[in-house]
Amino acid sequence: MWRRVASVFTLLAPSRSSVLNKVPHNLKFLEVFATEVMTPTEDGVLSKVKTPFITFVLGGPGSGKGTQCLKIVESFGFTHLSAGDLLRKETSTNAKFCDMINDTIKEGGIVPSELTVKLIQGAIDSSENYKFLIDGFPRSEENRSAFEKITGAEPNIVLFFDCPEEEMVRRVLSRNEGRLDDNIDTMKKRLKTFTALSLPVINYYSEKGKLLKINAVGTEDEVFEQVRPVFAKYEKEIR
Ligand SMILES: Nc1ncnc2c1ncn2[C@@H]1O[C@H](COP(=O)(O)OP(=O)(O)OP(=O)(O)O)[C@@H](O)[C@H]1O
Ligand SMILES: O=c1ccn([C@@H]2O[C@H](COP(=O)(O)O)[C@@H](O)[C@H]2O)c(=O)[nH]1
Ligand SMILES: [Mg+2]
Repeated sequence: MWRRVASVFTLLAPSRSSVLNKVPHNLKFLEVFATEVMTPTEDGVLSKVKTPFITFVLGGPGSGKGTQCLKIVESFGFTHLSAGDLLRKETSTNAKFCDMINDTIKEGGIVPSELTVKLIQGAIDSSENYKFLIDGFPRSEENRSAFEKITGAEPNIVLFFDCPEEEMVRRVLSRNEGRLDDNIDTMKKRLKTFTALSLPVINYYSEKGKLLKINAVGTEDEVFEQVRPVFAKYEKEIR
């Protein structure tokens, strides 16, 4: 029997009420590509629970993460959660954090993990889908450990869009979406943040064997031809 998981994040957070709370705590839940676990129901019977499939989508500013995520959504039915978009949306709905988020974005910094994880967690919990692309997060080791600690979850796979700096600068400066951070001063800061804080996260997942490195140079379609087989290979298993 398939049952949709009510919340990925309740698995290792026993205070919240969910079917996931019933999963034994020592169970390695988000094994790479695993999307089902056996879990006891209230009457003690084991049944299959469909678990979320989480892909972290990483890469420098302007490497093409958002563009490729849209293509993955179209072809493979994932839900795209851009951490940056969630934060930008928060600036218009939450006056308390508006200035802090905008200032951090302008300075190419990183918003405190608790807020970003809360926004991602909320978006996953309110979705009916079970396949997620988390774009532009985690951006630091601190982000990564906060996500694991707060949610108890880990990504199944991590995509890394590898792009030379000159190309990222070119793309960001010709993007025409009115973003606060699409200017050369902020871009220089973002690149520094990426090298100092985000690359260690990419190395971490590489060492864990979860990283899939994509050459981000080429047309959007050429890049997607490298991405497609990743999801095509596991499509049946994550359905
Ligand atoms: N393969 C590509 N070749 C040329 N331009 C591209 C390519 N992919 C994306 N772009 C363009 O580059 C710009 C940045 O792309 P995108 O917004 O997808 O990057 P991103 O990694 O999400 O950036 P950010 O981290 O700033 O959100 C956009 O204007 C997009 O249209
Ligand atoms: O997890 C996150 C994601 C983003 N930010 C801040 O937002 C900007 C823009 O993010 P994009 O992913 O490029 O849309 C980023 O430079 C950070 O300042 C963040 O703090 N944490
Ligand atoms: Mg983006």
